[in-house]
Amino acid sequence: MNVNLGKVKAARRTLALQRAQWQCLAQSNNQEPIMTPHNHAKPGDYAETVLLPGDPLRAKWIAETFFEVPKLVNSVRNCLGYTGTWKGKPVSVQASGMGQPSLAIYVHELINNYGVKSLIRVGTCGGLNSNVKVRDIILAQGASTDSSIVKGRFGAFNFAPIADFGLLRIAAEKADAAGLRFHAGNILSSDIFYHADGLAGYDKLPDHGVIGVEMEAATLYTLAARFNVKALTICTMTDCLITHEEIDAEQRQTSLSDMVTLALDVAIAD
Ligand SMILES: O=P(O)(O)O[C@H]1O[C@H](CO)[C@@H](O)[C@H]1O
Ligand SMILES: O=c1cc[nH]c(=O)[nH]1
Repeated sequence: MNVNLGKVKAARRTLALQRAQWQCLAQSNNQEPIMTPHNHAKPGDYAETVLLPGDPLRAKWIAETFFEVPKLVNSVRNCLGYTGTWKGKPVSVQASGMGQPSLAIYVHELINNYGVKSLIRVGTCGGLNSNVKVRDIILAQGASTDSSIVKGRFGAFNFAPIADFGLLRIAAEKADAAGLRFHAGNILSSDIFYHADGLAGYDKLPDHGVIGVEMEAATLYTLAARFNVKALTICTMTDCLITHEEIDAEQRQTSLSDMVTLALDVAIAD
């Protein structure tokens, strides 16, 4: 395909200018600045550390169950975001939606529009290793991917999206101290939920130590690296692609307390 890069760059510049004008206009009309098309939170509404579940109802459940005095800060598209405190320290939760394109929007804006410095995904994942049991926690040390968001950025290179070592270390220590069953390792962030070939669709990855599959971590890690902030993905394994054991949708929303408590403790320890 013949792509005119000059035109693409000019279009991007125009879009950026339009956005800046739009925000100035809102401010000169004495309106609260509208921050982005996806997030109507005001500057300062988010804490420096944000938990990122894919599911908006999990965000609501986390805020209402764990936060002291939760405040709804975003409900655009029902992709809910809340800020509150955990053990007296400020923390936020923002749903990322499913998949890397959706997460990329929320993460880009949280970092660049709201000054967020640390992002901890709290997700569910499929199991690709028989040692990982349903309800076990996976700390995603690295995230392999088939996503063009990551692959398309590095030309001839294969970039390795990795977790922030400090967050990872704190999470491992706290999971250990709490006696949780957990595994630290490489996961797959796939753009495809329904692989036509089932387990075979993951090809050689399980044989190379990839222990779980979800749909967001690799882009989270790549954006965190690009913008020099911290990121970690913690997942609960909810369905094993080898044994086909699984927990149901209701449990996916609400029976993830161990993972959320761990993520919140990491958030305030950092
Ligand atoms: O439970 P969440 O955090 O949404 O994560 C997993 O669940 C969704 C697929 O069912 C994808 O978003 C995948 O990454
Ligand atoms: O992305 C996901 C999430 C949970 N289970 C899967 O098999 N894939």
